[in-house]
Amino acid sequence: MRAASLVAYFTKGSTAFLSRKTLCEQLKRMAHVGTVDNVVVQMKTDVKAIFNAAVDSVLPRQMVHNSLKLSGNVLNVEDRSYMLNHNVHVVGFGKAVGGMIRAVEEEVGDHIVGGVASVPLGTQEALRAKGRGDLLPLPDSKVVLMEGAADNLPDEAAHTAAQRICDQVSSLTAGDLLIVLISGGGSALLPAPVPSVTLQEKQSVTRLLAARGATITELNTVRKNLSTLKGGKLALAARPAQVISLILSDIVGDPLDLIASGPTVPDSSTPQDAINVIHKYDIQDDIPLSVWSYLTRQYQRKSSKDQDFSHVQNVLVGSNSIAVSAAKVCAEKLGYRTLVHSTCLQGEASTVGEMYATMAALLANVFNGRDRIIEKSLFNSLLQKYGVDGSCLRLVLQVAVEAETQKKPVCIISAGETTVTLRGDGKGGRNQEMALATAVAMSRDSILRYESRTQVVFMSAGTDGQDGPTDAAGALADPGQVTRANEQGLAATEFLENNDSYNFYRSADGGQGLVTTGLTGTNVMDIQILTVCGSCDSNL
Ligand SMILES: Nc1ncnc2c1ncn2[C@@H]1O[C@H](COP(=O)(O)OP(=O)(O)OP(=O)(O)O)[C@@H](O)[C@H]1O
Ligand SMILES: O=C(O)[C@H](O)CO
Repeated sequence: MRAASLVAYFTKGSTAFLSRKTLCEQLKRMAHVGTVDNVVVQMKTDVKAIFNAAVDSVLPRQMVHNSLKLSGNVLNVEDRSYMLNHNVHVVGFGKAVGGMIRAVEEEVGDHIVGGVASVPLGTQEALRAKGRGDLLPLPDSKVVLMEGAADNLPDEAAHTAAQRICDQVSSLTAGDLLIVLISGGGSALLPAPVPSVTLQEKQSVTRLLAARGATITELNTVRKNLSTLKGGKLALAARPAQVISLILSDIVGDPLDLIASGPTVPDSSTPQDAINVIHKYDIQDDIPLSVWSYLTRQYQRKSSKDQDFSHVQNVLVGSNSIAVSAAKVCAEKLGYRTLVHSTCLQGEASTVGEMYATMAALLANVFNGRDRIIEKSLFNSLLQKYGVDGSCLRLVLQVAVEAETQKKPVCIISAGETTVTLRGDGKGGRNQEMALATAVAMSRDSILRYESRTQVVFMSAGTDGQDGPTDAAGALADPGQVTRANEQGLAATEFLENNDSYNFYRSADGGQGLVTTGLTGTNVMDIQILTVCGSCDSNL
């Protein structure tokens, strides 16, 4: 039987996996009729299914429904209550806002008098094409959806949307209730630079910082200090209305003041903090003069901030921990012995990729008979070179040993957001870069390279469905990928050095390594899934 028909056999019907016996047994069956390639094909199908389960669990509509409780004309949100009287205004900005508006409409639609929201360019078309119109406002919605910020960069369209949002918010009166819907991507979708700085000038600072590998915390510290709406200023503009802000987190640790640059949350950062970030990345000579003089002027003024946010309720409606739990449930149903390694993965994407290759080797070594000298060296490398926590590594080893005994494959899941320091001028994103770095490192590892009885598949992808300025969500890696690409005349390391992971994956294996989901209508950072199959395929 050929690989393609095997995949069809095992994935027939979306609920097929629920009734399956353990994956191990199935892989053994496959081994009788197929080849190692078939096992890898099945593992790739599985990691995609695990990723999809994670994304499905964090679709925004349900999470907003969970946080709003309507009782007659009273809206209860956590410990606060609001009287509704055709006085609800809605604004939003972020990749998940379409579905958030839909849920608010379903809950309090009769009371909504107007609203405006800013979502990424192409959102409506992408979601309708997928049959996910339920993640968009109702057809007769009173909330105007505006699209902008192509490739996650603030542009004139997003600027216009931000102005409309500002106008809506500034016109509210004491009896009004403003519901603010916030999700990742919101910073680019709500550009409101201070008057002395142009949109292009502000954008150039963000671009320079992102290219040098600045973290989202650092980026948003600078953005907040150059904005008239970020850093709590939107909520202050809404006074005397009351404000409920529903926030879907896409930042490690769920810091409400940084998600979409915290437009409804008190800001503790100062212009000096922004200046420190600019110094740290040594871009003070490259940024526009207007930015530098604004920040230094503000710094010298030392004006104290208006910190009365008593009219505001900020509510976290969801985060990547929900997605990771759903991924774990799915992986277990598919027969994998599963461990969640982290929900706060950070660091340079290519270094994290090397870490995953080392972890794959550690797992493969267990499946191959546990050479203790190799194990110690891999363990120490993960601990010292990549800073992986020792107790976490012991858990990884324990899971591998149990999986080997139970004849199950292993699945290690993590989530978070890495950074990329751009060295070249290629096209890619942090997930594709991480996958390529994992593939390159795995191709150099003797355990993974020469031990064909252990199969490894790694995937990293963004839950928003867009990885950097590309149409892919992420990519899949396996130990043979680099050699196969080489035979096609593609030198993986050159693509990696040029930050050109997208073009590598587009060409290698006929583009099959690319994970393309289209915009998903949600955003809770990135997910990594490492699967290793050992003794299951010992019959091969
Ligand atoms: N050629 C490239 N290779 C690898 N990474 C790149 C490349 N070009 C841009 N990036 C990275 O892509 C990231 C931006 O990606 P993206 O637009 O998906 O942002 P995001 O962080 O997911 O957005 P948000 O959090 O606002 O929703 C930046 O960190 C940038 O360094
Ligand atoms: O919009 C942003 O600032 C990022 O997605 C982090 O929330």
